[in-house]
Amino acid sequence: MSTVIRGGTVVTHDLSYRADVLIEDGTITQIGEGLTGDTELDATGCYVMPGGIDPHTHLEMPFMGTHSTDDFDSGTRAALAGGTTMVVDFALPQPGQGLLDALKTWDNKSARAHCDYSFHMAVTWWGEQVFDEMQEVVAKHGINSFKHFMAYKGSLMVQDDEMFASFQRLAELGAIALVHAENGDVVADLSAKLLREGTTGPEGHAYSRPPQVEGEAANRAIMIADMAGVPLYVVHVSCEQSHEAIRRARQAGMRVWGEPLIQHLTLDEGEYFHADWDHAARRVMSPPFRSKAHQASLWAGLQSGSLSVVATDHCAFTTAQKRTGVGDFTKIPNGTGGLEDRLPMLWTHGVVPGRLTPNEFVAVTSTNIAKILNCYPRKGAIRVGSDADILVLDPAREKTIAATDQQSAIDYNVFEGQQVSGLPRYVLSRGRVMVDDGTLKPAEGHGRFVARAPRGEVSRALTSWKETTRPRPVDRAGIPASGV
Ligand SMILES: NC(=O)NCCC(=O)O
Ligand SMILES: [Zn+2]
Ligand SMILES: [Zn+2]
Repeated sequence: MSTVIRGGTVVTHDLSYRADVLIEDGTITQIGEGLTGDTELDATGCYVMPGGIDPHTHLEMPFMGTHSTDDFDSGTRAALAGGTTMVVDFALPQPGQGLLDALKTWDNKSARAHCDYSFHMAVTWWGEQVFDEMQEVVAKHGINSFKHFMAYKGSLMVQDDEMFASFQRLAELGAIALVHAENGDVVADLSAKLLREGTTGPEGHAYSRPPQVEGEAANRAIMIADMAGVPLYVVHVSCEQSHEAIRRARQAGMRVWGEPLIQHLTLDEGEYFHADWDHAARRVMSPPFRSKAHQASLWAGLQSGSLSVVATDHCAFTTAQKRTGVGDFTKIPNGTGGLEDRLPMLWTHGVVPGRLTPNEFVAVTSTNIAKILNCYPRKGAIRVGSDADILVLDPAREKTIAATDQQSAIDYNVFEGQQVSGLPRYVLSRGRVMVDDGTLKPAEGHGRFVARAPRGEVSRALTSWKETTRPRPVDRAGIPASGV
């Protein structure tokens, strides 16, 4: 049973060219002119791209006394409806819980996935058990990326000594470190002060997390990672201060990547001052939305290559869940949705006005993260031998974003009313047509776990570099190294 995508323009991170794509048994087997297959999909006028990879989702995440509402069913339906064919979620051990134990929970949840997925492991506490289990998580479970929260004091936050120990362990194992970079101590203090002084509404969330808390933490994580000799990926970069730290580190040769979110690129801090409490609370996430000047910095980072990936941090709570925080903004569950909207929003605000080329669009939505997470070219590529995870993007197809039409299970959409173009005509997941002429054809349980080996190219290079430049004792004739 073969499928051919005919008449489109193949767009990869480095090339655009007219070609048909032949798919057999879930894999791309030929790319060229005049191909035929059992099923033919007409891509005339469309771009044939690697499906999106969203490396930052929290599906059914236990957080702030509740669970995020989108699970692996609704979350991956939303992904596919918007052209994303792989998500990477976070396995999150409770304090004191083993990593392997937490992984079982995520394995169970993900059985419902409609598209392929992988996991990052979160390091939420530190001890011998975590140190020991990291080895098995990497070697047996195909997870090569570990997340550290520098915020959420009293729940997920880890201290610098724990982070340094974890980063050193990751360097040994050939894995990479991820950080949520915000100074959790300062956030906790500022929050308490704001509440004491009478700021209880959602605007307090933004005031309690100024760009400085993010810039300071990003810089600290970068320096700790450099000393530990581990590559670092900074999630949800929202402001110039953390972007500047990443830019500076990259210019100094450090192995650091930055990930802005589609929300921070397109929505600003004005949302928190909306007269309607629900409107503002629905947009509470960490870090908060920023000013237009910060947005300009993020776009420039994508254009210049100092920022590498656009994600969503999809962590969706209903209005009823958000209302837990009426009278105290620190109790509003942190998180917003975006899985279905990431690609159309980035196309509309990135490619259409000329901020990004179509090739750059592919790079930041798919190929770069596949390389960083060491699953390229199986994912993130239109190449012979790659999984047939393909988005046929129709630049002429348009819609107005509305919660009433979305796959997400929540009752609103932070992009409500936005007019977007660049919608999927077809989306294929390992060759199976999941969006057919714009209509989602869900297949619960179709998704498979994508194992990712350690010691990717950047990890190997950094290990060699750290060995080349490591401190060495000076050999002084006649003077013993240890005391007499
Ligand atoms: N970002 C956010 O507000 N919620 C999800 C958890 C996290 O990534 O910090
Ligand atoms: Zn975070
Ligand atoms: Zn997150």
